[in-house]
Amino acid sequence: MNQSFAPLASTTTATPVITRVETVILDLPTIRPHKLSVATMNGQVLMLVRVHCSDGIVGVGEGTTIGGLAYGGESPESMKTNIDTWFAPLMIGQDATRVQSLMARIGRMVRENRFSKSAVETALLDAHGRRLGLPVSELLGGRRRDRLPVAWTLASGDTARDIAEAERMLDLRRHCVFKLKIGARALREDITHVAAIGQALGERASIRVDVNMAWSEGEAAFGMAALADAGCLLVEQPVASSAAMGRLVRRFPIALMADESLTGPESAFEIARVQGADVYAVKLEQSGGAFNALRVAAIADAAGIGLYGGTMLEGAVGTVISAHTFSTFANLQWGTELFGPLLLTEEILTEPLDYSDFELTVPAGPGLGLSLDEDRVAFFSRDGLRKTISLPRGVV
Ligand SMILES: O=C(O)C[C@H]1C=CC(=O)O1
Ligand SMILES: [Mn+2]
Repeated sequence: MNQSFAPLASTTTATPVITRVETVILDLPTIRPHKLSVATMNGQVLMLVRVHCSDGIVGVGEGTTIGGLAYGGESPESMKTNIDTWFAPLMIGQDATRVQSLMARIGRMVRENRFSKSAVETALLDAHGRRLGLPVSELLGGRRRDRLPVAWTLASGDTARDIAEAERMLDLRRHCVFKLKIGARALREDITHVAAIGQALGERASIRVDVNMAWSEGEAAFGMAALADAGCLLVEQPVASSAAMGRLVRRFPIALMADESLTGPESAFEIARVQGADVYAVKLEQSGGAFNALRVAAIADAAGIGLYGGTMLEGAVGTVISAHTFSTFANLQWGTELFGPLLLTEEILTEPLDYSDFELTVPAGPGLGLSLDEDRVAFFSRDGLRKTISLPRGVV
C-alpha cells in the first residue's frame, strides 16, 4: 500500500468526560456569633463538590446556606444527598466541556435545588477554566474590573461591640460600608441602634440595614422613614411580600433592595415588572448559578434597577465564583458584600484571598484561581480529624 494513504494514528484528543462527583461537608467556626432576624450563626457549614474529569482536571464548587434551613429550602446536608444521589448519575460520562448543556440536562431532571445547581455549575466552570487556562470571569463574558468593593456586616447584636468592630475595619482599611442586621428586636430599639452607629462613624462610613423580612408593612413604613432620618442609605428586604415591597418603594428617601424575594431570572423579571425594588442583591446560589445571575443582572439593567453583589456567607469557593461573576457586570452601583471568608476563623486555601483597601481582588489564575489546602479541608470535614481529636477520650 502506498505509505502516504496508510491510516494515520488518531491525533484527535478524546473529549473529556466527567468520571466522578465527590461531596464533603465542612464545619467551620465563625469569629463571633452572627445574629440575623432569622437565625444566629455560631459557625458555618460548607458543602464542597468536586467534579473529576477524564483529562485529570478537577473542579470545585460550594453550596452554603445561612442557619441550616432558616433561610430557604436547601441545607448543606440536603445538597450533599441530592448531588450524590440525583445529580451525579446525570453527570457521569457527560462531556465536561459543555457546561451550559450539562446544566440544562440537570435542569430537565432536577426541579428547584438552586443552591445545589450553583455548586455543581461552579465546579464545572472551574474545571473548564483550568482546562482552557482562563479565569472563570472570561468564560462568563469577560471581566470589566479586577477589584470589587466589599461591605461588612455588623451583626454582633450589641451596639458598642458593633461600633468597635466598625472602627477596627476602618483602621485596617478593610471596609467602609457597613450593613447592620436588624429586625430581631423592637423597632424603636433597632432605630436607636442604627442611629448610634451612624453617629459614631459619621462621614467616615456609609450604613445600610438588612431586616431579613422581619417587619410588617406598617412597621416598614415607620421604620423606613426613621432610618432615612438616621442617615441610612438603603434598606434590604424589610418585608416578605413582593406586593408590600412594591407599595413601599420610593415612598421614602431611602433605597429599597430586594434580597429573599429575588430567586432567579423569573422573579427578577416579575419584580421589575411591578417596579418592586430600587436595587437587586444578586446572590449566585439564590439565582441558581453564575449564568442565571448574569440573566438577573441583564434584567435589572434593562429595568433601570441598581445592582449589589450579595453573599450567602459562603466560604472562599462560593465567594470567588461570585466575584468572577460580579466582575463581569456592566453595572455594580452598590458594590458587594463578599466578605464570607473573613467571618470564618479558619483558612482553607493555600493562598488567602486579597482583601485590601476596602476591596477584594478577583483571582487571575485559571478556573476560579484558587487552590484548596487539602489537609485543612480533610481536617475540618464533618467526619475528619478535628472531630476525632476534639472529642474527650472515651466519648464516641
Ligand atoms: O443578606 C443576607 O440576608 C444574608 C447575609 C449577607 C450578609 C450577611 O451578613 O448575611
Ligand atoms: Mn439580605
